[in-house]
Amino acid sequence: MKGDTKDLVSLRRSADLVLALTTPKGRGVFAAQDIPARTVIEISPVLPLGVEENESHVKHTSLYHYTYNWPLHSSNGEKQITQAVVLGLGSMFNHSRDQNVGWERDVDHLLVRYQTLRDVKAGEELCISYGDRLSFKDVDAPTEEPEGDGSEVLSNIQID
Ligand SMILES: C[S@@+](CC[C@H](N)C(=O)[O-])C[C@H]1O[C@@H](n2cnc3c(N)ncnc32)[C@H](O)[C@@H]1O
Repeated sequence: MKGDTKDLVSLRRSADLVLALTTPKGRGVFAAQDIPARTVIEISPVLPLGVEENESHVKHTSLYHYTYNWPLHSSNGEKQITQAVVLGLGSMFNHSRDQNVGWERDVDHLLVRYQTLRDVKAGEELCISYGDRLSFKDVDAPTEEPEGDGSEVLSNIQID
């Protein structure tokens, strides 16, 4: 390829990934083969949004569920936090508190790199952590146990 190589970024996508279309979390990325720890499985380009564009528009759409916090330098050099839409497979990783994939922003190249944190077995879902403040009910979260001996719950069951 012609051109100055400093303008080229090597991309990576593991061939050992499949997209499952119907899981309790919606679509999700799964391992088709065993994948060793510390494998870069995906590099996704991102589209950073303007702060105003995000606040007034994207925040009110379903696209907002596919964005990551992203640092932005405004024209006066001030650092702001906005959102970036992650293009490619990066947008398909679901959340788990027991994540097996880590990710890092490459702000200079407008990319996110995803890497396995441990050995992953074929058939396992590949998940990242979205942090503690989720905007949806985590299907992995343990259901809350009723307090007491449960008799107050049983007394609410209606029998015809
Ligand atoms: C970045 S998208 C991931 C791909 C998404 N599953 C899809 O089908 O397009 C984030 C959305 O996936 C779903 N999701 C991700 N992790 C989840 C989890 N642990 N429990 C329930 N839903 C989850 C939520 O609807 C969330 O807003």
